Formats: sequence, C-alpha cells, structure tokens
Amino acid sequence: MLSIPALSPPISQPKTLQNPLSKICKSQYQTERGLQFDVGDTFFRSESATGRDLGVLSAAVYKQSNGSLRVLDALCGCGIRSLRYLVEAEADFVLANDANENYKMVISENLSRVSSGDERRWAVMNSDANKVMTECYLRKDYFDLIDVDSFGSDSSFLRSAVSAVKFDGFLYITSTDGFSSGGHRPHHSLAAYGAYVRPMPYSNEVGLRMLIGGAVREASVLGYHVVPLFSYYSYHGPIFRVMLQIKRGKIPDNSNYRYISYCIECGNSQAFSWDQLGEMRCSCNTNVPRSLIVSGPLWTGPLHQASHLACMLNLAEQWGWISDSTGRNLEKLIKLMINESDPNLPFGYMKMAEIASRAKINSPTIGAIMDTLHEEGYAASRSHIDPNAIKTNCPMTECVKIFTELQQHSIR
Ligand SMILES: C[S@@+](CC[C@H](N)C(=O)[O-])C[C@H]1O[C@@H](n2cnc3c(N)ncnc32)[C@H](O)[C@@H]1O
Repeated sequence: MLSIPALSPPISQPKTLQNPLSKICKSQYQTERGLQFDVGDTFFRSESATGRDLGVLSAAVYKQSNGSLRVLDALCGCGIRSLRYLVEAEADFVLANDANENYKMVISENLSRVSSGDERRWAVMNSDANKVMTECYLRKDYFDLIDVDSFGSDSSFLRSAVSAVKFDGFLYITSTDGFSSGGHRPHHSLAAYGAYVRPMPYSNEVGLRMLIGGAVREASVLGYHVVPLFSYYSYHGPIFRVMLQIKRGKIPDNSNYRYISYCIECGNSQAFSWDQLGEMRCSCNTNVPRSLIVSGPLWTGPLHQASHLACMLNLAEQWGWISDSTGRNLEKLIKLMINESDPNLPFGYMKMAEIASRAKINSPTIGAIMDTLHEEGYAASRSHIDPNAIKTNCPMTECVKIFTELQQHSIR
C-alpha cells in the first residue's frame, strides 16, 4: 500500500459529522454490480447504488479521454466507491479517506481483496476530509476526480475540494438537505450555499441548483468556474448529487448564476440577472402584492452536459448496466437526463397536477401534452426528478390553454 508521508498526523480530532439517518449496518458482506465487499460497522446505504453507478461511469469517461485517473474518495465509509473506481473505472490510484478510525480495517480489506497484489494503486487515510484536501492542494498533488459524499448540507468541504481538483478534473458532491431545498430554512441555505431559498413548486430541482450554485460561489473565490456534467436527484433521502467539471477562469459576466422567481398568480417562472434585481416583476403584470416568490442566487443553466451523458450511456450499454434485477434502469434515467439537457429548456418543471388545477380539469396523459407541446414548436421534456412533471419553455398560461383544448378534443 502507498503511504502518504507528506501528510502530517491530525493536529486536532477530525470533525466527524452526525449521521442524520442513524443507520449503522452490522458486519456483513454486500454485493454491488457483482463486486463483493464488507460494510462492517460503517455507514452504508444500498439505495445510493445509482449515484455510485453514475459516478463510476463519469470517471470511466474521464479515464478514456485523458488516459489516467487519480481519485480521492474523501468521505469513503466502507470504501465501496474507491473499490468501484479502482475496478470498474480502472483508476490508476485511489486515496480512500474517512475520518472514522474504526473504518480503516474494513476499507483496507475491501481494497486489498481486488487489487491482486498491486497495492501501489491505493492508500487509506483516517483524517478530516478538509485537512486531506487542503494538504493535497498545498503539495500540488491534484486529483482527476474528488468524490465528497457528505451528510446534510455540509458545504464546508467545497472550497478545499475545488482547490485540490486538477483543471478540467471532476468534482462529485452531495447534499441531503431537503429542508433547505424546500425553502423551509432560508437562513440555513444562505449560510451553507449563499442562496436564500423559498418554497417553490420544483423544490427538488432547486436542491440541485442550490448545490451547484454553492460550488459556483466557492470556485469563483478561487478564480475558477464550474460546468455541470450531470445532476441527479434521488428520493431516497432525499439526496442531491452533482458532477462538476472545474474550469480555469472566473465565472463569466453573463453567467447562469441568477435569481429565480415563481408567480403564485399565473404560475410562470422567470430568471433575473443581478442588474434586474430592482425590477423583478412577473410578465403577467399582476397587481397582487407579494405574488412573486424569489430565491437565489442559484445555478440557472443546464443541469447536465448531453455529450458527457451520451458517453456515459454508451459505456453503460457496453458494460450491460442498462437495467438490472433490482429495478434500476440506467438507460431510462440517462436518456431522461439527456432530454433535460436541451439548452432551450428553462430551469424548473411544471407539475401536471398544478396545470390541471389551474385549468380546472382532470389532467390529460403526459404523453398527449408532450406531443402537443412539440407539435406547437415548444421545447419540452419529462423530468428525471418527478415522473408527473414536464419541463418546457411554454408559459404556464399557454399550458393551461393546451390542457383545456386537449380535454375538449377528447370529449368531442
Ligand atoms: C455518507 S457517508 C459515506 C458513504 C460512502 N461514500 C458510500 O458510498 O457508501 C459519509 C462518511 O463521512 C465520514 N465523515 C464524516 N465527517 C467527516 C470528515 N470531516 N472527514 C472525513 N470523513 C468524514 C463518516 O464517517 C461517513 O462514513
């Protein structure tokens, strides 16, 4: 096993976060994508497998186009991600770190089982993730991919993680803070991600945009900017995950880091740039006081990069990962994400139930409304977040008319 001599021992006790789900598994072997590993007494959730699949596919795409892959799994639990980056993405080196010293044996045993004697390909550390990443940055020991799988809304890892990733490298980050994305703790989201978030009908997409926005802010402090490669919401938690590419150069002036608004009166959403802050008003010109709910600043650009997702899908097909006996269907998920990447689609989604309620009718089928929107020249896609929602650049008022016409047509 490689030692990391330049890293000094922890000066103080690493900050270990509380596990909000209080789900500690007993010693046992698990299997994921055919790989067997011990979870011991570590924190492990089998429900996070899809998030791990997507991370591995993305890492493998990086390795294929760059030729090498060094990964830092900064909060690794039992080391399942490290294991999968090594075996499936064929990483050249993985540093598996978890602050909990009791996990060391389980992580090392899991990694040694698959490395067939080549223990120069991995190392295990038990330190605070911020300390590890800061020391890597100070040593200029940058990683191609850093995976930060933290609990809650701990954004304190963002700056050190951004600084320890290579330019054009990948950063995979997580939030499990559904209260903030739901707009129930605006001062908390402001502290964690710099975004004052209020309740919006598409709160789970707001959760992804809040997380990307937080990374935009931290990267910008360091003179960098980020490009989202994919964004994934999982209802098991909820969990928000985004894979970002770290780019040299500050955030552009006309960037997609803005405020978003939702009009309670007409149901339309809009994005406002910083120079429009004093002029925020819905295009329906309602005179209803406080009709506009405003949140931000958040990421308002595309949630995914279609070309990257297409490479991931290609690999998933080659590896036979398209669908499996556990009910996971990566093909459906990645294709949905590719559709959502259409640059003509705005942020947010409209729930079918909200459109139907505004039209005062029962909802038509989602297939019928999608066909009509496409026929009328609008960009439209389903959402990977909510199966009963659509993303479209058609305003809510027009969607309501289309719903009504579809119903009248079906009655005739
Ligand atoms: C969500 S779990 C990781 C799960 C793992 N990535 C997986 O996919 O199974 C978060 C882990 O972070 C560790 N942790 C908490 N605070 C930490 C810190 N400050 N530095 C490093 N690890 C930390 C916990 O011990 C826990 O194992």
